Amino acid sequence: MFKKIAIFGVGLIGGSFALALKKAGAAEQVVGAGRQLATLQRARELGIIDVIATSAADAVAGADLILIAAPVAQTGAILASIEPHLQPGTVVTDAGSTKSDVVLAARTALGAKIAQFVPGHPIAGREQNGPEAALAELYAGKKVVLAPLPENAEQDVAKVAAAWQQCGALIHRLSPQQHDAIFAAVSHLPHMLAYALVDDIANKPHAASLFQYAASGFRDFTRIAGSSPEMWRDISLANQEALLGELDAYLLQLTRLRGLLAAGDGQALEAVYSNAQQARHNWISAIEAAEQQNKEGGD
Ligand SMILES: O=C(O)C(=O)C[C@]1(C(=O)O)C=C[C@@H](O)C=C1
Repeated sequence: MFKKIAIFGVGLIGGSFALALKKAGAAEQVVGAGRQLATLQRARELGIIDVIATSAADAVAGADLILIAAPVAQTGAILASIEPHLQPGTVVTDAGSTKSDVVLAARTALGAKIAQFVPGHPIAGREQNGPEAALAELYAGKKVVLAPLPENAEQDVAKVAAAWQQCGALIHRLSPQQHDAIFAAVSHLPHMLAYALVDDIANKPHAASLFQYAASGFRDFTRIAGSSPEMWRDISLANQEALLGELDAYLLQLTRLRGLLAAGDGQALEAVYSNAQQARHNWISAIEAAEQQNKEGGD
């Protein structure tokens, strides 16, 4: 049971964390902090937070857990505002989609208090954002990756893990480098591709008629292009190196496919499609098996 949880950024991610902990009866008081008063007021109206912090000092005072759930480029500034008020016993974590840059920013901002920061990343989201999009169930059955630092005390890592477990999440551990390489491939590149495709279509002179006939295939492929541009700008730049690597590999693949198409090589095209279909099928089966196992474990 957490007495006071402070959340910096009460949008989809921070708001869902608050709602889940409240629903589980795991948080006595949730205090919200952030850039926009209107967002904080909305979050309070929606019952996401109990109190709006008037300053960083106010948010941090007596908190046993602090979550930073703002676009990753803001992490350093938020941690720097927290640092002077941070007392021993308070654990700080984050929900950023990149980890190497966050760890670097945290080391600069927190200095000797770095041991109190346990980096984290819930692998869940929706294309909507803001407090209205927050859901108590967002993290149920989803993974949360923790990327603990050598300085972290195991009990502090356990505290962060326990909070996410109260939200129904499953805890995994990766190093920041492993994390960023993996999510460049399976999250950051797909977002860039979805934005690129929709932007490309939108810029065509006959965009209106294209959108008129776009159906479920287009909708599925581009769902994530509805996500927050500010958040994805920050993620793209924060994971620039790994994302460039994945983008280059993908461009090679597209060039290869282009060659096959231009040559009319149906057999080779089909081989690529079949390989992808099989891999996707195996992936979905593995997810479903894991979900079933979690369900049985929870029954
Ligand atoms: O489902 C979505 O809309 C998401 O954006 C979720 C998603 C993802 O790429 O899977 C996006 C960013 C988060 O860091 C984790 C998960």
